[in-house]
Amino acid sequence: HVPDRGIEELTSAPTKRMEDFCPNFDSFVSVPRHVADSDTCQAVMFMFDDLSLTKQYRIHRTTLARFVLLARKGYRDPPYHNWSHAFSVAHFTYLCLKNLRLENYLTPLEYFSFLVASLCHDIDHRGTNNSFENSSGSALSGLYSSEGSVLERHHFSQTVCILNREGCNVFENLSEKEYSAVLDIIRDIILATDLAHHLKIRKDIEAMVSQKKFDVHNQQHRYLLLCLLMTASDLSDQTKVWKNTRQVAKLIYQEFFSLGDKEKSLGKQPAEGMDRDKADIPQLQVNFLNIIAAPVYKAMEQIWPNECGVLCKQIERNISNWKTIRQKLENKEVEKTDRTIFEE
Ligand SMILES: Cc1nc2ccc(C(=O)NCC(C)C)cc2n2c(-c3cc(OC(C)(C)C)ccc3Cl)nnc12
Ligand SMILES: [Mg+2]
Ligand SMILES: [Zn+2]
Repeated sequence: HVPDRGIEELTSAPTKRMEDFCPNFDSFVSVPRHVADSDTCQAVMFMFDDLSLTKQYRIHRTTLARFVLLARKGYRDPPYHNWSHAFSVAHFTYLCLKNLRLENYLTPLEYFSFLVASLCHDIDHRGTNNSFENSSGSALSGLYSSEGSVLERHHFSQTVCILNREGCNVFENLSEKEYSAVLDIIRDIILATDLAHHLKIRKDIEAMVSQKKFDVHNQQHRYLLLCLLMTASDLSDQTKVWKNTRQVAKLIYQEFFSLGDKEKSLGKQPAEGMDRDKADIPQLQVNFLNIIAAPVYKAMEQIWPNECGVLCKQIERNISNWKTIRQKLENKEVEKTDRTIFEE
């Protein structure tokens, strides 16, 4: 049951201007985590309107409001994989759609599906990961372990459930054929958020962007581009000002270490990055940003050098900030405490 008060507020509230949500709302320098939590659902509706999706697909206001409220309701409250993450990911997707002229690279249905998939890509996340779901023999692994990407298949299945709810289907005015195409695109995009999948295809992505031969008529190229952009959205906190990046890392390690504690209580040895007694956070972050995150935005920069340079520069600044903290810890200049790493 969607809270009626929510729909009333969302559909009757005077639409706020862009700047009311946060400064430079439609620019890559903006920080979506600065948007007030009570404004996020309205901000999502603003994004659909601003991209002309509401008009183009004749989405009723109440349908869009119900869909956004149900998506929000679908998220639990672990430290990181919660609604704030979903909103910031959807916001970066909006920035790409708007600033990278993606209507010239994607089909209209891919363009529309990308924003919907971004909003729903982690629905009902439990603050675990696929290896924990599989090793603990969870209900989700029972359902999906034979295909892999257990959590991501669940996020997709939850998304379909929302779309099937009465009065919540933002795709209701599409033909049968278009609707089935949209579900396939959303499934591919959400499955692309499995780190294991990204590691499998990133060579193909780098090959495509380095030979400057992106061919908009090539379905595989558009698929690889959607995977790259979805990963970029999922990691976009790392392209923002240092305070945001550092605060997000704090949330991620709260979630990782709780999972590690859970694995220990089950008599299992967690991975080093999940073990609060072993993890060297600055080192882990330098590695993750260098090996996984920075290459994603460098690939984007090859296609959009003018627009994405700012993303690569900010990631480099954040990497160097982690190196400075690592150096201080090595020199024993400071104590290895959360204060040192996350506060000062
Ligand atoms: C700041 C930041 N540090 C991270 C440090 C480690 C890891 C991790 O999973 N390490 C275990 C591996 C290496 C065996 C993830 C991190 N991470 C993510 C993230 C990305 C994901 O997948 C895509 C989006 C496809 C890359 C999926 C889940 C998450 Cl939480 N987002 N931000 C971060
Ligand atoms: Mg995920
Ligand atoms: Zn995510």
